[in-house]
Amino acid sequence: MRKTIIAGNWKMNHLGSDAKATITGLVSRIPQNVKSEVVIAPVFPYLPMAVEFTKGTPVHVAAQNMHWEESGAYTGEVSPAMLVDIGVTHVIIGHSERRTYFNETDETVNKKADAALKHGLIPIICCGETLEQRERGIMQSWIEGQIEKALKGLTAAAMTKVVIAYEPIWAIGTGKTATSAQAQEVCAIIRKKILALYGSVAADSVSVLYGGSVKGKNVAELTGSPDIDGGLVGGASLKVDDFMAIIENAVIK
Ligand SMILES: O=C[C@H](O)COP(=O)(O)O
Repeated sequence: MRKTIIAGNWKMNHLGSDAKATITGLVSRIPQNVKSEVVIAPVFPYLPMAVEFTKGTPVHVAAQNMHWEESGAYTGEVSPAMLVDIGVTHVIIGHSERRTYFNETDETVNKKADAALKHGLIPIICCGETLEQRERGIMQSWIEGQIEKALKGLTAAAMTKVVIAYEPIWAIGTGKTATSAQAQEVCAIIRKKILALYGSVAADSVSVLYGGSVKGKNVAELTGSPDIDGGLVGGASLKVDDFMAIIENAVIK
């Protein structure tokens, strides 16, 4: 059975005082029996604080990136073991901003996904096409290729822990949301690809999220679609009211 997941990717936002206020505000409002899995992804320096303030609450903490190696001479990087050590449970992998600005490739995404799973971290693996790719009619082959390369070599058992986030690049931070029909079409393509690669147990357990200008007012329509199991939320996860509206309006299937 698939979980509904609402994950807030804070990106490079919030200084410590704002981070603290947002986390404490969120945990004070979120009901203990909230039906969706709620995840927040602050920047690295505030992860320990997020773990501390969410302890005993339904809110999980994600990192926005990590390296695949255990330790070593990788200046500026953070390993999966380090994230586990401080109590982080999820990690966003291969966000389009990392692919665009930091040379993240399908191969590094695959290494990170594998390392995350081996350390018991839930990887939220991102994929998505540009507007140009969509207009050229290569969206489907592009997405299928990203999925196949990101998941290469993973076991079917590990696959049941994986979360995929479909984020059309043209809808990120632009206020331009994919229609629920467009988002549903691609999330179904992703699930079919997982079915073909890993079988029905994996396809039925992988949560596929949509990301790109998700708000309280459009989340119900998006998550009401059969293959959309939640949202990866950027801008609207920075304010407690906005994020709560998304959590409250998400459809639990
Ligand atoms: O990771 C989140 C996405 O990039 C979506 O960002 P956005 O909700 O600000 O469009």
